[in-house]
Parts: sequence; C-alpha cells; structure tokens
Amino acid sequence: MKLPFSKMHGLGNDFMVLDGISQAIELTPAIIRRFASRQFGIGFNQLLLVEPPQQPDIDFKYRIFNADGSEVEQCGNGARCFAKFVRDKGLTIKSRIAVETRNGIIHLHVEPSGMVRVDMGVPILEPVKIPFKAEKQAVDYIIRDGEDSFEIGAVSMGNPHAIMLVDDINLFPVRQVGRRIEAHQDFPQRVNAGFLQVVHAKFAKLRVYERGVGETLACGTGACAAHVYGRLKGLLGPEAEIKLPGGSLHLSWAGEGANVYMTGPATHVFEGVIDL
Ligand SMILES: N[C@@H](CCC[C@H](N)C(=O)O)C(=O)O
Repeated sequence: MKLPFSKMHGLGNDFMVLDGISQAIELTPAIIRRFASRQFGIGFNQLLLVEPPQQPDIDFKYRIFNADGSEVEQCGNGARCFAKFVRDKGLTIKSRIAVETRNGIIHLHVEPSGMVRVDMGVPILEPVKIPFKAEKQAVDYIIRDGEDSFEIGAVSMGNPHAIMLVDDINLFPVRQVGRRIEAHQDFPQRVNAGFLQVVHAKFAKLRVYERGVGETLACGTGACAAHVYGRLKGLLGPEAEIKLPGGSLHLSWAGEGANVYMTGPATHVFEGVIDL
C-alpha cells in the first residue's frame, strides 16, 4: 500500500503529516519507528495523524506520535504545522480552527502573515496531574539521581515538562542531563526536559531534550512550559521571545489561571509517498 505524506517542520522540529480523513491509516509503533528512522525511513521527530473530529463544534482531531512510537498528548510546533496542513490540503478554509488532541481541545489562528497563534490552554502545576511525584505544589523541586540532584520546575502543557535554569545554554550538557531527567522515576510517564537561560525579562534561550525523541531543534510545548516557569520565578515578563536552536517563538502568559499563547511559523518541506 502506498501512503502519501507531507514533510513539515516548525523551527526545525520536524514532522511526517498524514491525512487520515481522505484515507484509512493503520499505524503500529514498529511502523512509526521505521518511518522515523533517518537512515531506513523518512526521518522525523513526530508523526501527526489528522482525523475527523469526535466532538460537536470541533473541526478536526489530530494524534501525535513520538519517533519512538509512543502516542502523546500535545505538541506545540505540531499544532502550527497541523493548521497549515489542513488549509494547504483544502480540508478547511477557516483561519480559526478548533482541534481535539489526546489531552483536550486547542484553538489555532492562522494569521494573514502565515504565522500561527496557538491557544495552548491553562498550564497545569499540580504535581499529581503532571504527573510528578511531589508532596505538594511548589515553584521549584529537587530531584535526586544517584549522587546528583537537580533543581527543576514541573509544568504540564497537556504533556509533562521539567525545566532547569542554566547559566549558559551553549555550554550545558543537555543530552547527558536531559537523558537522566527524561527517565527519572519521579515522572511516571517520563518527561520532556527543558534547559532555560534567561537573558532578560523579555528574552530567554532554551534547549529541550524531548521525551521519546532526544534533543530537538525546537519544542513548542517546552517553550510554553519554560515561559510559565520563568514567570513563576519572577524572571520573565508576560510577553517573551524564547529562542530555540531552530528559531524563536513568541510567548504570552498573563499568570496563574490564564491560557498560554504561542506564536510561530509552520513550514512545508516536500510531499512524498512511502510504501507501507
Ligand atoms: N515537539 C513537541 C512536543 C512533542 C511531544 C513530546 N516529545 C512529548 O513526549 O510530550 C512540541 O513542539 O511541543
């Protein structure tokens, strides 16, 4: 069976995007891992599968799979690429789109410039809902790993994030420490590990070691979670630019109880067909 797909990216966080509305698609973790391989497949960080909605007044459903085949709840860069995909494919002409994900509804706005603004919802800070093993909610937590301990913030944007402040993002061993935090026992569903260097109240740098992938060039939900943590620490203002290795996102968060808004680009790379 031949499967048409689009290859897209949001700031270098790259995706295979499949239209599951016009065609029936059966995916297994093994197939996803093969497609994700940069040597034996197409190569991507996440696979996005667009499907018809299951709820009234919602335009689409989309499912997100990491390169390791695991299905996840949310993806910020993926949401922007999803919006461009459904419009480019003629699946909608709307510029405001409501989409179901595994963890609720998110709202997207494709701006006249082509940039996509995503309402990512209210960040979750209660440890049990992240999920994160902690006695009570706090801004900072200490997690211990062998002889070492790490001071982190913990935030869910629908998917779990741990964020650590660092002095110099270019010098920090993101992969070594990220790998340990991603698999830490205090995060029973594993976690995305973000490393944040705040430059001033409106500008920060971030690198993310993503759950189920490894370090990526950008992570949208990671940028949202980092902005929330930076705000809770009193280091970032309500509007901030977060610069990732692949480029910058604009973040907006008014404070506890408010929704997080993320704005950034979505890029189409090529169309392809792969044999199942
Ligand atoms: N790259 C994404 C996040 C994708 C999911 C993540 N790896 C997880 O396991 O939660 C983004 O842009 O948000």
